Amino acid sequence: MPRLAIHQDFLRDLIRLERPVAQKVLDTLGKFGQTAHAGAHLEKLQDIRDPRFKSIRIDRQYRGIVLVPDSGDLLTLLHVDTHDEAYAWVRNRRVSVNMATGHMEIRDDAIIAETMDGLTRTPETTVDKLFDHVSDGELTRLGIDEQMLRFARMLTDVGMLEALDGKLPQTQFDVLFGLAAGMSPEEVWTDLVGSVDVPDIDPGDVSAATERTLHKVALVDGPEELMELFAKPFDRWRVYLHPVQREVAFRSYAGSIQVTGGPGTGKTVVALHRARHLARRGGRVLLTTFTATLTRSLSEWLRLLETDEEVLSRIDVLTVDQVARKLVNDHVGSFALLGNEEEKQIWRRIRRRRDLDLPEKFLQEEWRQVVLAQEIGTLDDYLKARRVGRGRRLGSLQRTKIWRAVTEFEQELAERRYRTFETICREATRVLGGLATFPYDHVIVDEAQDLHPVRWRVLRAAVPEGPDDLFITADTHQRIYDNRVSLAAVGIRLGGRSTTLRINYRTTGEILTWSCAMLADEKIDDLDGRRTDLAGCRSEMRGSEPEMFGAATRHAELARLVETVNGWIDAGVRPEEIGVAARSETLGQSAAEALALAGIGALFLSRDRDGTTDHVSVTTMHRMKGLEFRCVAVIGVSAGQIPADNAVTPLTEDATTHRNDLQRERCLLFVAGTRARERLHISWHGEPSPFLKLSSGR
Ligand SMILES: Nc1ncnc2c1ncn2[C@@H]1O[C@H](COP(=O)(O)OP(=O)(O)OP(=O)(O)O)[C@@H](O)[C@H]1O
Repeated sequence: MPRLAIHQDFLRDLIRLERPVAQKVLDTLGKFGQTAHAGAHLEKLQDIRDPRFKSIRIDRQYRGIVLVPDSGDLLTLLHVDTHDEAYAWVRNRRVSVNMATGHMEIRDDAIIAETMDGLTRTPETTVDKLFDHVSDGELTRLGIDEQMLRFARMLTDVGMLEALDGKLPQTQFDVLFGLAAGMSPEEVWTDLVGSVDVPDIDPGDVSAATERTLHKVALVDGPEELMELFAKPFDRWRVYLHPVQREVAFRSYAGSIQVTGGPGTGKTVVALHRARHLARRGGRVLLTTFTATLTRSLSEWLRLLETDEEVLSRIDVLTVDQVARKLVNDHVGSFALLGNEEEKQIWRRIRRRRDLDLPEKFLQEEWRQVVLAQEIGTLDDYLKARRVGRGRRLGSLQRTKIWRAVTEFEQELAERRYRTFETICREATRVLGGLATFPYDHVIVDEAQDLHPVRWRVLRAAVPEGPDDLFITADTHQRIYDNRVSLAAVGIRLGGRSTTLRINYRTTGEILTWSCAMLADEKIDDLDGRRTDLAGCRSEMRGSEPEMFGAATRHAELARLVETVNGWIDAGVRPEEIGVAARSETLGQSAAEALALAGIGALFLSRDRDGTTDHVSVTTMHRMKGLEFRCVAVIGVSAGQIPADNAVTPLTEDATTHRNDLQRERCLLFVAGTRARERLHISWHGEPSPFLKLSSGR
């Protein structure tokens, strides 16, 4: 009986098909998977370049394309489309084996030949070629074969390469794209190829190559597994992992490791696989992230990946605050949590009483970002403290006054048995220091870019320093709060252990390009203090350009939003696959009301409310972090709103903070845009945000 494998792209095709057609595909393949003579269902195709491709009939209109290697018993479903389209797809395609990775690759020979022909006929100019800086030997070592080498040598800009995305052998395309984006051959090797160990690659053995291509091809054991995969095409991350993702998730490390990568590159996916891997080995794992909403998604995803309750019982999925609160409750006793408003009032009173010439927001931030962040306990230490990123210079007299205010604030908290999230964490770290054993063997942190140093100290104290202690995934381009931390300063030593993921699996290339342009001129460091960029971050998917709409009034903008959302729903997108993001809660709530008035079920997601089925999710840009939707509308991208006037420190008051505030607002728009899988709608009323000039070329 032949074995069946499903190519990832086949699942992607399936998502696009109308439901009745998708159902027919499932029925056909169900029967196909059960039969001992699967070959009997396959039809030979005339006039195609590679006879190893066969077709399978879905109904009168639709056909599937199957790869049937000369040897071996593995059949791989590659593509599904209408008869003519499926035939057009397969006619000039050819399968081959990548000689560096041993993976199976597919290319469109005719388009490559045609493009090279065109380039040969273009008169030779003295323009530099795209890969002049890389030798033939290096390209070959990275798996570039003869045809692709000739092609690569003709290219003068990256656009010529991108124009053939989907038509070139995938890994070779990734390698060339990475090199064109400025990555070194070594970086390309580690970040895109992975440290493969394939001793003897037989270029003729497509069957063996297919079995190695686990990031693209999933082997299914039986009809049930096949149905399971088809039933949850968006959950294909459970099965398909890029070699680099696989390596990052399952390796052993001598100590803590940082995994960076742009949006949608699978950092969360890798964190989940890692959690399961370590728990299966018997370790006690804390899987933590920034907000409770995100921990709820992590728990759900984890249950898709692992069903063994015993393994699951070894993984705690909690926010750092939840861990800290429990520790303090259990070991110190109960306390009251100081609310935001109340905290402001205390600072306001202290400021007035002490006649301080500084805004209360400044005092609040000074306490959080300097005193708590650096664990400063005495005036002396505060006088000597470095105030990186705080901009405004303070003389000794001013520092002394601030210190008195801080001491008074902390005294008031202590007298009234009040705690803030930060002081709970500070206390929890002390508790952990006094325990006889560590609560966890491994800590995995997702969305680590926004954690405050006090939270990092809890994590550091929760796990013994040593092999596989902390596994940290972060994208500092998505930092949307003011917490800039250096891991070394909180006792986490990476010792150079850092990997970057480059392939985006969520967002179309068009949306990714638009969003990345938002941060093109920003200088951003990773958690280890090293400059990081989005070079080489690319998507395998293509779609339409983000839609931009400027309205005269807020009313007209919301009317257009209703129209857009209705259009998406009419096109078959389910309401829960749609997200709407606004900079302010007020605008978000108005949008939810406008949608509801138009008869569209919409929910405003707040701190305590997550999305539900049958509703469009409307929320703030901050709460969009970590979520994803097929279609996203980002509204109110107007001057004065993004950047939000009240969130940016005036340049005259403090130049550094001003710059940081602007960068954070850009990151916020970047985060909101990159939540979209297929469609992105950006709108504003009145003057557009100054940030839009760059990305839309306006
Ligand atoms: N190897 C893979 N194959 C298929 N889909 C994948 C793969 N890796 C990730 N994905 C999908 O890509 C999307 C983004 O993954 P994930 O949320 O892990 O990325 P991320 O890097 O954490 O994103 P962000 O930083 O933007 O929150 C998810 O829908 C996930 O299912």
